[in-house]
Amino acid sequence: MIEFRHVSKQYGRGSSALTDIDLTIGKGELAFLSGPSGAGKSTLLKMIAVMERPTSGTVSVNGQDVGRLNASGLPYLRRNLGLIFQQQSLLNDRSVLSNVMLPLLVIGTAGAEAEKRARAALDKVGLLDKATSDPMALSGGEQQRVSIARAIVNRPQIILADEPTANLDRASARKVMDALKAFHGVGVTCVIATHDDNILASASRIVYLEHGRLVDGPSSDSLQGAA
Ligand SMILES: Nc1ncnc2c1ncn2[C@@H]1O[C@H](COP(=O)(O)OP(=O)(O)OP(=O)(O)O)[C@@H](O)[C@H]1O
Repeated sequence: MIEFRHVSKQYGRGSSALTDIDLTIGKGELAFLSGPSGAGKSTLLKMIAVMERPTSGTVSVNGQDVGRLNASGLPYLRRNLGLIFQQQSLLNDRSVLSNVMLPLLVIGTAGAEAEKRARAALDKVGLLDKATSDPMALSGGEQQRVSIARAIVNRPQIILADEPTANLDRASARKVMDALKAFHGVGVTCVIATHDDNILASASRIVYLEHGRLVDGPSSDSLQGAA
């Protein structure tokens, strides 16, 4: 379970990126973060992964106040998180398979086991046939699905994705979302930031932010007409 209690975040001396956020995302839930550009969606995701820490308030993951974790506690938390962030792009000097094996090799998994699990992860996102390809030879949607395979290869309990369908055409976006929903289907908690009305139209839970505050946004019912 992910809990925000009275969480505010200010970057430097700038205005508040998030203000007094109270939010609970249950275990196994699929929650979408939406709202205009600059509303604080990425900041909220980053605080769950402790890529940023709250200025005040508490963020807890499975009962643990992660904002207070020290450097030695972070790897343990992150092992339970699958992160799909734009900054974490694929390494172009390695094959697709090697990119997906990397998180396992980093934590000391033996090569043969890492390869087996990386192949299984690629299979889950429908890209086993691209294992030996160079990431640059893949379409944007395929690259994003490789990122998902890399994020889930550690079998995380929680997936955090920031605009996973940005810059993708509708068919590719659907494949990326289907891959994410499949993990939700086996009990993984997913928190996904998106502007994409097509995705939001079928969302069961939308957390809507505006100017760093939680507000009642458009419902998925009202988006169904727009999408
Ligand atoms: N590292 C940073 N340093 C200073 N200000 C930041 C930093 N990151 C974000 N901000 C500011 O915090 C606010 C929220 O940004 P954030 O990236 O969380 O919004 P967002 O909803 O994810 O936007 P987008 O949809 O454009 O990605 C913005 O005003 C942004 O300029």
